[in-house]
Amino acid sequence: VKMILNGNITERTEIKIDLEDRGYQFGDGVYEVIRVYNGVLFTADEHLNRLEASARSIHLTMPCSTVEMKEQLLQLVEENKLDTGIIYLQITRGVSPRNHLFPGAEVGPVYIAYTRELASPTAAMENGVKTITVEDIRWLRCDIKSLNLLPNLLAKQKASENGCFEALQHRNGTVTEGSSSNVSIVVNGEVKTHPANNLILNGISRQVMIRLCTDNQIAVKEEIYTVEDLIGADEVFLTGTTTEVMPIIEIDGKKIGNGAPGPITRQIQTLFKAEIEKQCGQ
Ligand SMILES: Cc1ncc(COP(=O)(O)O)c(CN[C@@H]2CONC2=O)c1O
Repeated sequence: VKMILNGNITERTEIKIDLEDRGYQFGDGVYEVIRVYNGVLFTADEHLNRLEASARSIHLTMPCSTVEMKEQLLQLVEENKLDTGIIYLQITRGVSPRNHLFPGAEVGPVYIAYTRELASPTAAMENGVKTITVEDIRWLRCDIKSLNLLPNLLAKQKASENGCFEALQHRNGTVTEGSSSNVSIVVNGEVKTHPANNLILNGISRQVMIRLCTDNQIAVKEEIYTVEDLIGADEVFLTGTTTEVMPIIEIDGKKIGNGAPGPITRQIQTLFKAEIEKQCGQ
């Protein structure tokens, strides 16, 4: 299996990551997860543009243009004959003796990418999933897709230990997002999801969902809502690259709506699936 190291397609076994890589020592880097269906990258430009924005936000120099990066990713998918799965890619600030201060310009970024087979979560999307709610203890730049995922890991681990799929985070009573997904509610036929600001990651799937709702006369608002609104909603669903459109049927042990995926969520699932087929073929 091949992977990319600093733009070169390399055997996975050849890869050596230095122990003084700042990604390893400080989490000093940014990342993306891009979906591949039928060997075709889904919403690749949106992900690569966000990667560039995340890098800029932490003053990290991109190793190459997003155009070059996309070319390399397409080649990697080809080399690994990936049909349905994901590409994981990350860029760190590079290898340098441990020091909080940024290294000099002579130290370049370290950029890696690899592919992984991953089926769509069809059963979970059909049946719906259970979640818990947790306090959002993250910093105030959640819009940057950085490697600093400890709070996300702790939240997801707590969900799993409670037999749940995801943890829905809230800050001072306002619902923000999942540990690795965005979350939306449906009340009286209208979709509501947290505005794209510093308190959430502006998910690509979230953006696709909003566009699909708008284009198909489903009322959608980017507006904050509370944990009470969440529990009392008619429908709740997640969006994310590996989550797609995921109905939530129970939160903190309380049934959502009638305890089954709702009609608006089903409609959005159908629209999202059509969008995948439009971009990536059958
Ligand atoms: C904190 C957080 N919010 C929202 C999302 C959804 O954003 P996208 O729609 O752009 O995927 C992710 C995706 N996290 C990636 C996706 O899969 N695994 C991850 O870590 C995320 O980590």
